[in-house]
Amino acid sequence: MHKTSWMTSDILGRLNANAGMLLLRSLWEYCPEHMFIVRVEGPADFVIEAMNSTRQAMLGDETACIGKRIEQLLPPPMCHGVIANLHRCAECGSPIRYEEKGGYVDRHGACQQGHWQTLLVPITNQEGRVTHLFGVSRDMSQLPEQPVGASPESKEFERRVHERTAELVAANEHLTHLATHDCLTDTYNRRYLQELAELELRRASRYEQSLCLMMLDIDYFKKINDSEGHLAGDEALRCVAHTILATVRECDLVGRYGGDEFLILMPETTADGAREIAERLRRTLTQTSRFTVSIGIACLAPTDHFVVDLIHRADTMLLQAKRNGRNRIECAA
Ligand SMILES: Nc1nc2c(ncn2[C@@H]2O[C@H](COP(=O)(O)OP(=O)(O)OP(=O)(O)O)[C@@H](O)[C@H]2O)c(=O)[nH]1
Repeated sequence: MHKTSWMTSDILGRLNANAGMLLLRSLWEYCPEHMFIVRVEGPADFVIEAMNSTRQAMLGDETACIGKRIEQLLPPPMCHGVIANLHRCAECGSPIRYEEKGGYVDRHGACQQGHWQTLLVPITNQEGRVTHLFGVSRDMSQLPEQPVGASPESKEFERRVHERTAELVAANEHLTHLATHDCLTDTYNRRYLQELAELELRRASRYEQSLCLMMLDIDYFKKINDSEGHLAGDEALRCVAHTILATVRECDLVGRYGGDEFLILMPETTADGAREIAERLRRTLTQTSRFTVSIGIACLAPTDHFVVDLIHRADTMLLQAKRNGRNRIECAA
């Protein structure tokens, strides 16, 4: 059997007239918010036509309110602000929200200060003219008071939250660094460098910019390990990495590809520019350390779709540099 569901956005459309009236009546009578209907008499002329019991409890019963103009019910300047908003809603013909604060006279004739948040909804006749406005006001002064000054306990709690957040941010940054860098040389690790390089390749291809990749290998590195031990080998790797980072531009990407091989990706760099940087690097290492390096360079070609295409050519050039005697540079372009 088909069951009627209330879980629909068109609930009013599914109710018959009687059920609809009952729903509206329940809302009107039991809703704790202040509800009212005003009749639009003119651009700045609004007459109270109905008020729910919550509103009457504040301003006075029906006989004291119904049929009165806004300025007869609320003192200035409060009435001016309310009338301006009623006018705005009638003019634009769509719901508006506003907040109002000010003094009013309660049902016992005493002056009170109020603070409301109001939603106004226009009601139109068959010709589409706004004849009435329906309002729902929330009494903000009835909401629990916000603490003016935080208690010592909440201040301490807040301080600890800040402290803990800072610790977590620092731990997160440290983990990210570990996941993206080579722990020995502090250059990018192979996986992350390749990720970044793919983005650079796509950018360079799209904007038809030049891009070069350098692959560098320490000459006779195995001998250092074998004759002086692996710690000396590690030190050699750190020394070369440090020299690379000090020589290339900040926007160049430097990473350890494996063993004693490094990759340097140089955005917006032509073959001549890459050769110049490679030569500077080779010379600096020869002058400042006991290590020499061989370097292979590949430049972005229109047929390159992935970084491995560039890596492959740079690797071939590096092999050629080794074969041609080491401590030298070979470029594919
Ligand atoms: N100390 C150290 N050695 C490493 C590390 N990773 C790889 N190696 C060593 O690096 C050496 C790689 O040497 P190769 O590049 O094959 O040979 P090479 O002696 O540099 O010779 P050429 O490249 O032909 O000049 C091997 O001995 C590896 O064990 C590392 O993290 N630390």
